[in-house]
Amino acid sequence: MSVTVRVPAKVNVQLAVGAARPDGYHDLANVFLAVGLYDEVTVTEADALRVTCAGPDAHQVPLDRTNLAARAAVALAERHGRSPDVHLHIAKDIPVAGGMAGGSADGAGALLACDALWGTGASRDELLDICAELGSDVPFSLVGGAALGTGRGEKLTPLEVGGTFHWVFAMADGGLSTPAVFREFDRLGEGTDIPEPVASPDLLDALAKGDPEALAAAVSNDLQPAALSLFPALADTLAAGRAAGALTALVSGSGPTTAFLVRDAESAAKVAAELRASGTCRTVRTASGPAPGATVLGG
Ligand SMILES: C[C@](O)(CO)[C@H](O)COP(=O)(O)OP(=O)(O)OC[C@H]1O[C@@H](n2ccc(N)nc2=O)[C@H](O)[C@@H]1O
Ligand SMILES: Nc1ncnc2c1ncn2[C@@H]1O[C@H](COP(=O)(O)OP(=O)(O)OP(=O)(O)O)[C@@H](O)[C@H]1O
Repeated sequence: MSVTVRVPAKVNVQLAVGAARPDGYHDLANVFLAVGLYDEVTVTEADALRVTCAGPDAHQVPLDRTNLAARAAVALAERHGRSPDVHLHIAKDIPVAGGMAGGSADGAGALLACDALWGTGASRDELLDICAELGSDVPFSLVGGAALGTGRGEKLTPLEVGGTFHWVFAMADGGLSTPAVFREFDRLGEGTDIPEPVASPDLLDALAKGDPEALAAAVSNDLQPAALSLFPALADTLAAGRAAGALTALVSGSGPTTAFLVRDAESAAKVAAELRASGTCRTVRTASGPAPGATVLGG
């Protein structure tokens, strides 16, 4: 028997970052939008816990127990006093270390798939608790749609979205480590007063109305200067997307994937083609959101 779960990537339409907390994390006002780029996690009973991965970035994915999918299976098994022995296969389409929560998607996907395979019957709240233990982005991967994440990003409030937003994503050559980007944020902010992170009312309004121009005017990412400082070539990609007609261009989360909001699907195709031709990135993808969260496809 096997169960497959499909899980979306995310883009942060607002990422407001507060000062470093004593535990090393940062309080956030993190407005997540799930987009239609997906990983699929298939879980099958096996004699030992095993992870395999396929896809263009598969060689960058750890196959040991540090993989977030394996950690999710172990966490659920421990809580329910059972063996975590399963084969987890990840069909990976979300870029690795790209700031699109690919590892988090696999953690949420494995959790939901194991719950279904084992008949654990865990409540939504229990699944969300385990997700929060696995990582700050993991609860949102389970829930999908659009949500405001507070605390370190794990406390979610669902948000209303009044339409479909079209995006182009440019994947960079190389990755950025999330902790390294937060450290650079701290370094750049040394000696300055960092305000409490708050969600922008204009941004929430633009999401609720489904208005891409208003959303473009309101997006922001406090990690962008840090990502650009560690990966200066991203400025060329952002400029190429703007020149191609994107409504706005920003670094996705901790980067180095860059995200371009466009008016419609036709504009997405044009901006994608120009970004590909610009030679400023490794690959280009189009996707729209909101997309549904982790979903069981079948057994
Ligand atoms: C940049 C974002 O992707 C935006 O959605 C997230 O904030 C990162 O979420 P994530 O990858 O799930 O991160 P976690 O696995 O929880 O944390 C990895 C590391 O990122 C830093 N981190 C993460 C979240 C947060 N609110 N403050 C932080 O400082 C910490 O150094 C932490 O050790
Ligand atoms: N299932 C997984 N898929 C990809 N990377 C994983 C996975 N499990 C653990 N990792 C590790 O996590 C690191 C970050 O990968 P990931 O693709 O999640 O980054 P990200 O998309 O930038 O994350 P985020 O947007 O949540 O900060 C990888 O370099 C890898 O070592």
